[in-house]
Amino acid sequence: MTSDNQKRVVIKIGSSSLTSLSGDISRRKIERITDQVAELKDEGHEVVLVSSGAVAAGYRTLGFVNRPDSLPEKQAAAAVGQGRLIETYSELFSSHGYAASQILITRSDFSDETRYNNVRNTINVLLERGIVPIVNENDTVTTDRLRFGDNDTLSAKVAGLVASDQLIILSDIDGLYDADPRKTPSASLLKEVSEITPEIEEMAGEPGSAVGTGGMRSKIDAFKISMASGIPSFLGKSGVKNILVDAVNQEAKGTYFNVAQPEQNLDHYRQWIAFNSGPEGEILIEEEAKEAIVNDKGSLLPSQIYQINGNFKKGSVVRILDLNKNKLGLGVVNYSSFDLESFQLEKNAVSDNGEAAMHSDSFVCELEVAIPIGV
Ligand SMILES: Nc1ncnc2c1ncn2[C@@H]1O[C@H](COP(=O)(O)OP(=O)(O)O)[C@@H](O)[C@H]1O
Ligand SMILES: N[C@@H](CCC(=O)OP(=O)(O)O)C(=O)O
Repeated sequence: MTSDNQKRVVIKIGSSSLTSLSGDISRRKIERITDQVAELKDEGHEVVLVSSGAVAAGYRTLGFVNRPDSLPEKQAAAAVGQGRLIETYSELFSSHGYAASQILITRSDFSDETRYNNVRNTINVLLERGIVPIVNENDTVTTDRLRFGDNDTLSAKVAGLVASDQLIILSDIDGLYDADPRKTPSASLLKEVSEITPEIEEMAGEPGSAVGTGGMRSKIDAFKISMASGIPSFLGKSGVKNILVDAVNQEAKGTYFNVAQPEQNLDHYRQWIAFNSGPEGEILIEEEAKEAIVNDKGSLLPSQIYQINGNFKKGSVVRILDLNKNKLGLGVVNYSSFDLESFQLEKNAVSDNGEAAMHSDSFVCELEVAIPIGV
């Protein structure tokens, strides 16, 4: 898309915004969302929903009184609940003449660049055809180690993937407060944030409801990703009349996360490196090399490497660290860890003889993405 008046919007709905107080899926709450999404679509906007709620919609059927804690129990609950959730969305969207579709994603789908691009192509076709993509993590097949874990960061990654014009996260609270309002009732709402500073990060606490998972912390992580990707974002309270339509028009009550320096936005490739690739190794660099690599964006040479950790192939994404293990950034290597280790052996042998290092002109990698950005 899009014209000035018509936006591509990714909207994330948390479990607490889809379930009743007793924990059951609430058709009325979902209807409020589908009514507004239909209104946005009628106005020509493109909408991708990232919807939680699979575990919340399923656990009671399995006989649990509260949301289960163990991964297999949550996965079993999601297996029941995800179908129920999509069935409800489909019925409600079809009453407005729109079709819903289901996209279930795992972290490994996003760490593989080809599959990542495939998801984008699929969503683009669905949007072109007027269908509402409804994304959730594929809970039933994930393992603890390989999960997004929360749909907040997933929604920000999806927003970057589809080059969204706006990310809207709806929760059970009307924005970001300067302290956790449950602990500090006098906390005040921040209406605008243009940079996620360490002070902002400290404001965030744990989830507020029995069904939410990420809390404000994962929302802040999500906004770090969306802002670095150049996507203006909004956090507001679901259930408030017209919240989605008003948020798209910048008129809703909540917190607006603005993009301060659009020229520094990460392009698609660097977004993938920064937030999705999952680095496969580490390279510690010599102190003298830091300035040239970080500030002057120079290429890393074998002689500037102090240590290599992990097994990686040519073309892998690796973390570049200084000698104190501070993260400097991420790079895509031109050599495997095996090759680099053999360069290291040659370098040490050669320097014992006082001769010049071999492979002195072989470029190992450049710093593609500087830290700190979400890695
Ligand atoms: N600084 C803060 N500002 C606003 N809410 C906060 C803050 N710190 C913690 N929270 C809590 O985060 C909750 C929202 O996260 P969560 O329960 O995971 O919701 P969801 O299910 O919508 O993802 C709020 O209800 C609030 O209690
Ligand atoms: N994928 C899980 C949701 C995980 C999640 O982030 O939940 P929430 O904090 O309510 O947005 C589910 O559908 O139950």
